[in-house]
Amino acid sequence: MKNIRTCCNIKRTIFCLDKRVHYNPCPMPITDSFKLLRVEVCGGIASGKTTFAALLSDKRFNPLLEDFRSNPFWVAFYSDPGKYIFETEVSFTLQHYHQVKKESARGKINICDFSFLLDSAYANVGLQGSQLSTYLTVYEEIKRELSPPLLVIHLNCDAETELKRIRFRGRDIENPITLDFLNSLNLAVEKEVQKAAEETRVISVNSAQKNFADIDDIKEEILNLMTTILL
Ligand SMILES: Nc1ncnc2c1ncn2[C@@H]1O[C@H](COP(=O)(O)OP(=O)(O)OP(=O)(O)O)[C@@H](O)[C@H]1O
Repeated sequence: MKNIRTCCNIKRTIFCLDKRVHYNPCPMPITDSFKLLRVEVCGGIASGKTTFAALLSDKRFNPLLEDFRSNPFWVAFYSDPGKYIFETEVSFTLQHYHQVKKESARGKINICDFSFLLDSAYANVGLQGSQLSTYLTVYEEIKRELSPPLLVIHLNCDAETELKRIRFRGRDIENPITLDFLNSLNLAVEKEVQKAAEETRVISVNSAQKNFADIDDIKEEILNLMTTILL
């Protein structure tokens, strides 16, 4: 109850946390996990994941930021998503899996600016038939090996705002991204987050109204929230 109130305070004062604030007890006690501890920041393209994860750097939290440019298929994917989606989705998912295993700091909670839920959402939007089932076999194997995240932070941002941010940041590769694609991906993310909420704690944050990069005291508020929930 105390934690729920903490979320609500944050909602009023700083964050505009969505009305849909989920707070589920974690089925796995944190101290039981010998595995690498992680929080996944999840949301559509340009919803603010990297900025958010990077804010949370202190002696307890270690931002784990993806290097999407090193994915060998990222550029080809946006030139013709239908043609290159299978290798793109399998490789992004494996890249994230590898990064969690290789770069997580022990003794800290790792804050990932990527999420297996988002990977699965991309796959569900773009793959079908045997390619989708092959992808899901890999995905399930990864989920079996890695413990669920301690917490999922879902950044909710509408597609129009995402598209404006994508145009503003001006990565040429992302020029073909359409409003339709962003809407489909957001819907798929929403579904994944709802499923995940059955086994993992989820906080939903409206990231359309606030630009995390502009808020000086947001870091303190978030760190307090995370401390209350996780430590
Ligand atoms: N599974 C994936 N399939 C295809 N593209 C992906 C995948 N994961 C990441 N990307 C691409 O990599 C780039 C970075 O994506 P990501 O959503 O992680 O961060 P971002 O776009 O910088 O947004 P944010 O502002 O939320 O940090 C985007 O072009 C995105 O579409």
